[in-house]
Amino acid sequence: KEAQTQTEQKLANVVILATGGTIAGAGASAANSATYQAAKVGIEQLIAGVPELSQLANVRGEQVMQIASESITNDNLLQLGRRVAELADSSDVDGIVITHGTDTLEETAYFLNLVEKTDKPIIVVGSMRPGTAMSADGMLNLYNAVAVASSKDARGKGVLVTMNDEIQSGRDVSKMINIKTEAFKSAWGPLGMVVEGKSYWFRLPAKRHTMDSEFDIKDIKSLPAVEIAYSYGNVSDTAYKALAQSGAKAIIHAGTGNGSVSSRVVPALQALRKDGVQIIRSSHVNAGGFVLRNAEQPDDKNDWVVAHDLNPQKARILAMVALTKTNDSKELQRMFWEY
Ligand SMILES: NC(=O)CC[C@H](N)C(=O)O
Repeated sequence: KEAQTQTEQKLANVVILATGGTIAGAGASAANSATYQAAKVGIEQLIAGVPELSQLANVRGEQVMQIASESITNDNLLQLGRRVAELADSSDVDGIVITHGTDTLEETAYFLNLVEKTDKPIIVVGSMRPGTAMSADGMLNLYNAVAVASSKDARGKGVLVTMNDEIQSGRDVSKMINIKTEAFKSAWGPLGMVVEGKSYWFRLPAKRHTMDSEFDIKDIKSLPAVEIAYSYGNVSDTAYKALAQSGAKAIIHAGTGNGSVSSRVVPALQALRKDGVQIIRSSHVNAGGFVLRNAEQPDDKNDWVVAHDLNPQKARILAMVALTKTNDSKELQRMFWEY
């Protein structure tokens, strides 16, 4: 009994914040890998489903919300971010895991990466199949998340994502396909692997995050409206104008190729910028964009910002956080290079 108490003392304390998603999903039959309801199973049942967690850490769970992540709001992000910060500040918490739907997991992970002032591991995890399906991936993904959250090696590496045995940077990772368990990729590769509860690291994030970030969830009262307009051949300026009219402080141009802008919408974007709306050029190319300043479009002349390698949905997250500090386009551009 004494030996058992000693092991318990040595184990890290990990809190799992549950938000819903497929990892908490349930289907009618084991053959339903794609047709099921997300956000059905509570955190206590998820933890009970992986008894091996208790060998990795002293784990406790909290149900923060129970939603499918396509419906996550800015208020949900702030609520989650504040709870993460409270836990990170508490001396009896060593690591935090967030279970999340995969549709917007990359947005939440990047948001937390920008605003949490801690070097304690924060791991965001989901699954592609519900726990009721054959070859469900949630159990192992959660086991891996707790393994990384309880390891000292994971400290100071920013917010991480454990899916498909890989440890990805929450900044870089994106959902690339919605039907395979090998769904989450980064254009720049994973940071490491987690195998049988042990982490193996290969590289470090180069962009500013967490402790080194100038943003702090504790200073953010609300997030400004930032919207995304999708571009394609024959695009019209209707959506851009409507988004601005509805109060968007910045519009992310989900552009083609190098964030290129159709000549059909250039005049509207120039006019919107003159009216005070920030225009941020991103790209919707499939394997990850890389938008270069003053290439394809004269950004200096137009006073536009480029999103660097951030996809439109991640560019939206950084723009919202950045606009809580500044509305200066040069400062915004600096932030897009640094984060
Ligand atoms: N695989 C998933 O988690 C997708 C389920 C749901 N659309 C969500 O994001 O919550």
